[in-house]
Amino acid sequence: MNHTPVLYHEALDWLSIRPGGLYVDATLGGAGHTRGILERGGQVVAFDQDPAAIARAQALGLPNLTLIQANFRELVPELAKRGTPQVDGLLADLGVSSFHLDDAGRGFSYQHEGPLDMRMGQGELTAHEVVNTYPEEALAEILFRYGEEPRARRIARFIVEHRPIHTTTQLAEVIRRATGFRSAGHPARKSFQALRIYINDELGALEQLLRSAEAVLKPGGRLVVISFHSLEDRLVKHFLRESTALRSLTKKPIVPSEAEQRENPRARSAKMRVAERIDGGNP
Ligand SMILES: C[S@@+](CC[C@H](N)C(=O)[O-])C[C@H]1O[C@@H](n2cnc3c(N)ncnc32)[C@H](O)[C@@H]1O
Repeated sequence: MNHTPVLYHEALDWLSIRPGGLYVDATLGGAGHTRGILERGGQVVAFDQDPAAIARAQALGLPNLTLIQANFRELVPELAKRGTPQVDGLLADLGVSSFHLDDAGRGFSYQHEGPLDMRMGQGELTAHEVVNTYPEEALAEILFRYGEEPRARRIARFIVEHRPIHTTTQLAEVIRRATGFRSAGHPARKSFQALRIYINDELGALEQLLRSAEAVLKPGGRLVVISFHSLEDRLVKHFLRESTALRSLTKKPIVPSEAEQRENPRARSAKMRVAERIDGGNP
C-alpha cells in the first residue's frame, strides 16, 4: 500500500518554505507532503486523526517532525499546548488517503467487501449505524446534501427496504439496484462520499481549520488547501472571499497537470487554493 501525494511540487512551492521555518501539515496521511517540507529545511508539526497514519510516520523516525494524533479542529489548542501558537505555513490535503481506500476493513470502498465503518478517526458514529437506523428522510437528506446525489430519495427508500445492510458491497449493490446503470462512474460513488463526509463531519472540521489558519499563521504565512470535491472547494473559496485576515493568492484553483492526472487517478478531482495571512488583518 502506498499514497502518492497530489500536487506535490505545486503545494511545496506555494507554501514558500523557509529553512528553519515551522509548518503545520494538518493531514499527515502517508507523510508525502511532510517529507517534502522537511527536505526543504522546514520543521513540521503534523496532525492526523487516524492512529494508523501516526504510527506509520513514527516508524520512519524523521527528524524535525512532531506528530499529533488529533482532529485538525484541535489545531489552535494543540499548538498552544506545545508553546508554538504561530506558524509559517499550513497545508491541508483533505479527505481520505489511499491507505484508507485500499484497506477494505475501514469500509470506505464500494469495490472491496468490508464492514460499514468509514470513520477516519476514533469517533463513535459508523456508517453501519447511519445506514441501518436513520429514518428514510434523514438518509435522503445526507445523500443529497453531501453527495449531491440527484436520486437521493430513491436510494434512501431502497436502503430502508433492504435493511439490515452489513457490508460495503451489500450497500453498493442496493444503491446500484436503486439507480440502475445510468450513472457516470460507479452508481454508489456519490452516496459513499456523502456518508463519509457526514460521519466524519468533514465540512465542519474544514470550516474550523480555516478559522484556525487565520489565528495561527504569522503575517505573510501561507495557507495551502487541496480539496477533492466541489463542496469542499466552494467552502474554501467562500471563506477566503469573506476573510479579512487572509488574502487569496489563487483566483482560480490550481489543478493537477494532465500527466499527473494520467499517472494518479486520485488527482483528477483535486483543486488547490492558496492564501496569505495579511499583516494586521483581523481574524
Ligand atoms: C489525503 S490524505 C493526506 C495525504 C498526505 N498529504 C500525503 O502526502 O501522504 C488525508 C489524511 O488526513 C487525515 N484527515 C482527514 N481529515 C482530518 C481531520 N479533520 N483531522 C485530522 N486528520 C484528518 C486522514 O486521516 C488522512 O490520513
